[in-house]
Amino acid sequence: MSMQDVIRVEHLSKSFNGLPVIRNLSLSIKRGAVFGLLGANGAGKSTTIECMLGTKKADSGRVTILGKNPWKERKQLFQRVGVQFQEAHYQEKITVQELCEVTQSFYKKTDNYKKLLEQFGIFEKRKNFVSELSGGQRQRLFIVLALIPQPEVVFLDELTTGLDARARRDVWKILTSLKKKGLTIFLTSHFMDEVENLCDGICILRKGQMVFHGTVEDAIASSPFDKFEDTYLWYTEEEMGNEYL
Ligand SMILES: Nc1ncnc2c1ncn2[C@@H]1O[C@H](COP(=O)(O)OP(=O)(O)OP(=O)(O)O)[C@@H](O)[C@H]1O
Repeated sequence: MSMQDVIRVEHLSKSFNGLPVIRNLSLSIKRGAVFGLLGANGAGKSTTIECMLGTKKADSGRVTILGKNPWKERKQLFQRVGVQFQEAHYQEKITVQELCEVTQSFYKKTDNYKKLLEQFGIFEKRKNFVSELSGGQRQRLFIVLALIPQPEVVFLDELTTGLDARARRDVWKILTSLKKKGLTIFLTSHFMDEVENLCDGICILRKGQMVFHGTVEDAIASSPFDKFEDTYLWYTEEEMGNEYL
């Protein structure tokens, strides 16, 4: 672990009703890196993110983001951190533009949301209610909301779920250019082509336990396969017997 670590997780654990969901998870991420947290449905990805941010309470462990403890210095820290949840919470009757403006009002320093809506191809939807957007359009809006504070770190849960092929490529391009400017990105994804394209480092979770931490290349090299998707499936299903068959 070094001074350059923008995110540091040490021995994080969390149980629900006595059932462990995250087991002694430790990882660190450097500035400007794209980090992918991978794992099957229910592996514990969203819970990990929520415990890191403090929206769920971890049972034990320590988290540092930009040198601060998000559980204690939440308000200061979140001026510098963007978050895209799988399902954002917003009131029923609010337009895209209003939601962007409300989001902007939470932050001291912000990016131009109209430019972001344009970049993400939903500018023409700005006067529509959020509830009128298609699934993919709403997903793109949630990424825009995460980027409005011009964050130094962004958490993107299920980055491009529901996006069409074009929109996914566009999102990758935008994130790659933000990364070049120093943005640190923590994402979860079920798409291994996306992970190969974007991630400098990955962690594979199986039932809340880290089964691999390193680069995509190292993961492939450590498995009997030469395709990353095969490697990923091998790591997530190994020793699971026929539970999923
Ligand atoms: N509030 C809760 N109470 C009880 N169990 C929970 C709660 N939240 C999550 N879990 C359980 O914790 C486990 C991990 O869930 P989590 O949402 O973190 O998985 P995930 O890896 O993000 O999955 P997905 O890919 O489906 O989004 C699941 O078994 C889930 O049922």
